[in-house]
Amino acid sequence: MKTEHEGRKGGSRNAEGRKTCVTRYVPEPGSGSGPDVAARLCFSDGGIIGERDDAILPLRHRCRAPGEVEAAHWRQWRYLVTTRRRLAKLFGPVIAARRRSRGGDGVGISSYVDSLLDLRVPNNADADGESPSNRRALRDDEVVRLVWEFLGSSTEAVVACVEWALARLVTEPEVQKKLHRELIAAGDQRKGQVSDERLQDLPYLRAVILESLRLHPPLPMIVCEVRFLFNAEEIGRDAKAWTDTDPDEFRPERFLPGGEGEDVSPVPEDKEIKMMPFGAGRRHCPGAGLSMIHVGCFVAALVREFEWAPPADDGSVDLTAINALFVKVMASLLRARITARTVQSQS
Ligand code: HEM
Repeated sequence: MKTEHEGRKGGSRNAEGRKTCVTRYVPEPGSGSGPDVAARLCFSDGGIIGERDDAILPLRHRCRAPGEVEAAHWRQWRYLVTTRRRLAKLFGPVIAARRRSRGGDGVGISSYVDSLLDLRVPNNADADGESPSNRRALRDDEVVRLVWEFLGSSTEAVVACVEWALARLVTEPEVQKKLHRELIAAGDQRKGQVSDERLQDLPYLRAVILESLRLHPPLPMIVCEVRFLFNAEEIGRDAKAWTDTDPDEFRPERFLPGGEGEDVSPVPEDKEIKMMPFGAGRRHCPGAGLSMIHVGCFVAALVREFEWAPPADDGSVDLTAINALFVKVMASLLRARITARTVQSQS
């Protein structure tokens, strides 16, 4: 078995000054045994802190104060393993019920779970995957993991995007006012709400979301081929591509007519790639359209109903980012002073 080091850049040290990292086991080709992905938490000088054979993911961890690092890793670890067990209990029966109830009539909506149940994968990496006899259905635990990944990464990304957008609106009151004015103008006169259909026609709301995705793509690293990593965050902030104003500035106007991002869409089209928060090409995120609507609904409702201001104590909003389980999130939860808007300001 050989090992791969993860998180070397973290440079975390424990109380004795020993560097720690998470190591991922990669089974030797043809060894035929051992876990698919297991992990060991160790010091970089080789001393082992502990190991698990049922790991799910190599941990991208948050480095804390020296000495707390191992405890933090193991808390995250326990959380991951416990979560996986709980999700297996939750999703397992639903997936099993779907497996049983699937008739051969082909009637009804085919769900994501159906496509996973229909999927056939090679029996093992060395087998000739083209031959049907070398292919197998996914096991229940594999289906559970994929459903979790699907639900987890997609909801986490949407939540992260909403939080970043709100954080930027807290720090940019003029942008918030402009957005509020647009929402009020578009609202239903009686109920004061903006319908889902109208939400898609609000250029400033779209610009605010795109600007937030440009500066804070929830999935900043996109793996296209095993050897290629695209840094969506750096692409979005590239001073050669964004020349109108400082690319680090939050300025939704760049996506309005006449702005340098006028033609930029959430998923790059044929033209120059100036940002790619949802990836690009064949494997781009299939949830991009849905996410733009989702994030738009949340941000619109929250800005329409509340005024967002910096916290009363020190008035600062910490825009530092960290890697969470699937996505990059705000390191500290957003702190803001929220005031319900009065009836006058709604009309
Ligand atoms: C703001 C929200 C979201 C962001 C920023 C985001 C971003 C991404 C990115 C960067 C990728 C990798 C694309 C690539 O490799 O080129 C991806 C893949 C994927 N996303 Fe999203 N996503 C979001 C929401 C969603 C939602 C809501 C769903 C499902 C309802 C979803 C389902 C998927 C799936 C299934 C893939 C894998 C596609 C493949 O491998 O072919 N995502 N997403």
